[in-house]
Amino acid sequence: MKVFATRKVPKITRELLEQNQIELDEWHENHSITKHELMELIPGYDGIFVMSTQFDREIIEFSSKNIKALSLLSVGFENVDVKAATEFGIPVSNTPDVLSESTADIAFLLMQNVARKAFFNYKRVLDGNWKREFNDHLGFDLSGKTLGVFGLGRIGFVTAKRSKAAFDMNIIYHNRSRNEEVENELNAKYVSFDELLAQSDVISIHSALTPETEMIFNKDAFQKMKNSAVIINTSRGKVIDEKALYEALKSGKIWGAGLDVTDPEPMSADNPLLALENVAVLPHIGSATKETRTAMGKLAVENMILALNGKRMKTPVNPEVYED
Ligand SMILES: NC(=O)C1=CN([C@@H]2O[C@H](COP(=O)(O)OP(=O)(O)OC[C@H]3O[C@@H](n4cnc5c(N)ncnc54)[C@H](OP(=O)(O)O)[C@@H]3O)[C@@H](O)[C@H]2O)C=CC1
Ligand SMILES: O=CC(=O)O
Repeated sequence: MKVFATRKVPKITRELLEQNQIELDEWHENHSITKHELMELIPGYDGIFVMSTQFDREIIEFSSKNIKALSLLSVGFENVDVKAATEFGIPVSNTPDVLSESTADIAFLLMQNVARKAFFNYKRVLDGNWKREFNDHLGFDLSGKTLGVFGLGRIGFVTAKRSKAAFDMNIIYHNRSRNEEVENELNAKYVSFDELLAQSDVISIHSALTPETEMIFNKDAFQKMKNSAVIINTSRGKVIDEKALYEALKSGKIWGAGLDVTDPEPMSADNPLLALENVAVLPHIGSATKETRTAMGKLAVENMILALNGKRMKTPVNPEVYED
């Protein structure tokens, strides 16, 4: 058996493949693999570790001749046409749960960072611009404020839990459906999207990117938010209309933004958002800890080995592929 990874995999993945006598090739080039390059390589492999690479219907159909599994090293799977994979009988898996704590940490870090303008103030130190000012560049306290979670699932829950424990924040959330267990545990209140916009001091976005959520945070949404509000995004860049976000921040319609994800990625260094005082941007590092990347690599390889042996994956995103 031979598998291919569209980027370098964690050490544990390599080790477990070796123990199972499965050969691995990794994409080593400096540029992300193109569709053409991928299609040239696919015929030589039995399975693929997918790391943010796009797998559209055409690639999936082409892969179906020999590929027995697409094992993603991410929880988000909007880059894969899962419907087509199911249609062509390819099991697809992701890495849920193991990255929830690390990703929530980044949401929490950005929240504090923006509230206290930490990046901006650090830059003042680097620039030799450290002045003793009493009334300038002031942040705000998170304690007792209202956190609005858009997409209270695995990561949203951990973010809300941290915010409640650390800052006694009042939790409101908006999902497509209510989750009463979570409501009881966090004393959280389910609200409509418009109520979430109007009532939140901080909005933390944790939904998946879907046709419904794409650009849902647009000019209209920013108009409905408090002027003092902060928006944090650790889900996917495309959930926010970045031009509208810039306008909303620049005009004072909203107060600040913390982004771990942007559209496109990487964000260009001359993006005007980076020049704003109340914006903190990170290069998509939600799950980037040694422990979490190892756990993701382990789960991904377990899924791959199961699929190559004709068994059900641990965390399939298209379990219907196993139905007769
Ligand atoms: N920055 C990073 O490095 C990382 C980013 N991510 C991103 O985080 C996302 C969330 O991961 P995870 O928490 O595990 O996923 P979950 O599926 O557990 O949570 C997503 C939540 O979003 C809600 N949701 C989905 N669609 C909508 C909608 N249209 N309106 C409102 N709520 C919606 C779902 O609830 P319901 O079905 O009831 O609507 C669900 O509760 C991933 O999809 C990925 O994009 C993940 C890991 C790392
Ligand atoms: O963005 C990361 C993921 O796991 O999804």
